[in-house]
Amino acid sequence: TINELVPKELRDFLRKLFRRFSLEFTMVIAETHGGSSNRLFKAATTYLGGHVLTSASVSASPSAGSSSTQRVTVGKSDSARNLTYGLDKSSKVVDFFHGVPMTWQFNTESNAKRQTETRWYELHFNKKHAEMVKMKYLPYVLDTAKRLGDENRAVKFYTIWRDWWCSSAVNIDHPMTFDTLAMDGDLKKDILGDLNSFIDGKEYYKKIGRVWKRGYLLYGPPGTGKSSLIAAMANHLNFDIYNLNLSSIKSDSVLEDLLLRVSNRSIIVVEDVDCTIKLQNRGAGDFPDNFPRAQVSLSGLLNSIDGLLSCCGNERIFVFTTNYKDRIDPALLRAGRMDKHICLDYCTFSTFKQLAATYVDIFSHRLFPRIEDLIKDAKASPAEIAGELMKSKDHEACLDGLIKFLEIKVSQPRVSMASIEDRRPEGKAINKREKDLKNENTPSSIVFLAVGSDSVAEYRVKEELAPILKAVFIKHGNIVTNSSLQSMQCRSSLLEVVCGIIQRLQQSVDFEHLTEVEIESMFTSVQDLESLKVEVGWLRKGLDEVKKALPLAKQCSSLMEDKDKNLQDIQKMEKEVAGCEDKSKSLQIQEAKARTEKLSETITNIKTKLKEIRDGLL
Ligand SMILES: Nc1ncnc2c1ncn2[C@@H]1O[C@H](COP(=O)(O)OP(=O)(O)OP(=O)(O)O)[C@@H](O)[C@H]1O
Repeated sequence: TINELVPKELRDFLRKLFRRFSLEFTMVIAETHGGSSNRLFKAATTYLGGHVLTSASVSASPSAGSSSTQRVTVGKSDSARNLTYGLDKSSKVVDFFHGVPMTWQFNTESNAKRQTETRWYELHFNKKHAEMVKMKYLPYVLDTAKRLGDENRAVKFYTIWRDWWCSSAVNIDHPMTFDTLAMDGDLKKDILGDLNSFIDGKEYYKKIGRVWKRGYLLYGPPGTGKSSLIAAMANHLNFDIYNLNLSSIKSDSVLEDLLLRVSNRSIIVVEDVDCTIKLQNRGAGDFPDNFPRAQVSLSGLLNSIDGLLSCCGNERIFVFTTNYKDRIDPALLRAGRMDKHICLDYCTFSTFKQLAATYVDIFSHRLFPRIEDLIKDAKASPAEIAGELMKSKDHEACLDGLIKFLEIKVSQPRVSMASIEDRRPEGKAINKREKDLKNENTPSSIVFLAVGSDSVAEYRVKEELAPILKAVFIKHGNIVTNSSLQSMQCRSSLLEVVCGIIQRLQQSVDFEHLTEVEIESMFTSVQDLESLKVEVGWLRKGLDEVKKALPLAKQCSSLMEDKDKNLQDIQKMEKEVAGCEDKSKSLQIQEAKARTEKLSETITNIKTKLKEIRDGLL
């Protein structure tokens, strides 16, 4: 070979000479640079793996292309969504940037003694392009690598544990995307457009001097897709989700600490913001006393969204969800905090068609016109419709079942409490609409509770308990709104327990047949309800009073016996004195009558007291 023919000294001389006159320039990009890890090395790995070595991405970028790859490595790490590729040792790839060839070579050198491996890339190109490589190509490599890395990052879900983000965040594999999310087409386009312009808005936010963040408020009845939309957003943007459960945060400073530790490119979610906590500086009287009280203040929360603290992160999205928009403090809703308010509503025919296409692959059907007719008035959530569509694999049976379901929903008589505030501040007078409601006959076993003009919850209780439930809602609001049980069925059962206790108390007019044992078992039920976060503080208070009143109730029934006995005695004595003058007997009769009158008075007082206690319950 040439090596055998040409001496080494001559070979080295020729190599040096060749280099001096060569037009090739080489940049060495080592794994470490200046004593710390080299971002460009990492970017080159991602760029080459994701951009150059996959033909799909090569064709996606007309200005860049590749050829002559020799060996590539391939694998999948836990933190990545897809396979990742890399150049194998000593392999080369030529990347064409605006038609200019850039040759990358990956090198490694092992040090057996130290058991280390040094890794570096060599980037070869023509000297005349050095300026272009510096100014354009390397920034392009960095940007592309960032985009690819972001796209391929597995989305993680963080929750709070002991004032800290749980270190073992789970990868979210939520299948919900904007393709599978059923919603009005224009709204979907609008949301996607908003998200995309947010993501592309780095320069814009810098230019206008605002922190690169956005706030969304998602509101609407249960099951209309608020959580699903968050999952679709996270999947679309490849952002991690941080679930900020305000009720588990002990103070404003813990909140600050948590937010400082949220990574960039994340969605910070506060679900059910209206009912997780009572923010301390809200107007008193909006909530009952037993409502969970947070240590986080409203100002603490507002500061974390748009105070100085908010500058400590970029590309962040805050999402607040609620079933009751009108319960949220207006300070939270203003633009800059919640930039976009998105209403997720009951299923329309258009939403139904999307669900039918996704769930049962049907795009049109002879039963569609009937469904279109019913769905307008049914007020069914997408979750309910989806539930019906999943009941059978037979399309026809699914649609038939859905029609029956919608017919029932439409035909159910509704008790609309449109004008009733869910929680009435103490002492607020009952308005006319509520009075009408109280007088309405409710033959049905269903009670609907609504806030504003939207029906937001639907509970089913036994027919005989429906009027009691109505009265409970009117006086105490929706007492299960914070319950740890989520389904309407379970919540309805809790409401039945509450109504059952009240019914029993109401049946016993003067509590005369109530025993202490029975009252104790009612207390146990109330305790269970409280542990499930049902707001029954008022019922506990009522039971306390009933318990205290039990001796009075007993006294009342023995006084009534005394009174009856007196009356009988009086009758007897009056018969005995009839027709003869017996002064002492007449005196006895007068005394007995006076005693009876006194007894009547005491009994009336006790009964009034007992009635007050009973009426105080509802
Ligand atoms: N718009 C929708 N498109 C597709 N599926 C939906 C939609 N809305 C709800 N669903 C289905 O119903 C289920 C429950 O919906 P989701 O939890 O998103 O509702 P939500 O509005 O967050 O309810 P809540 O207010 O009770 O938290 C979802 O897992 C999804 O399968």
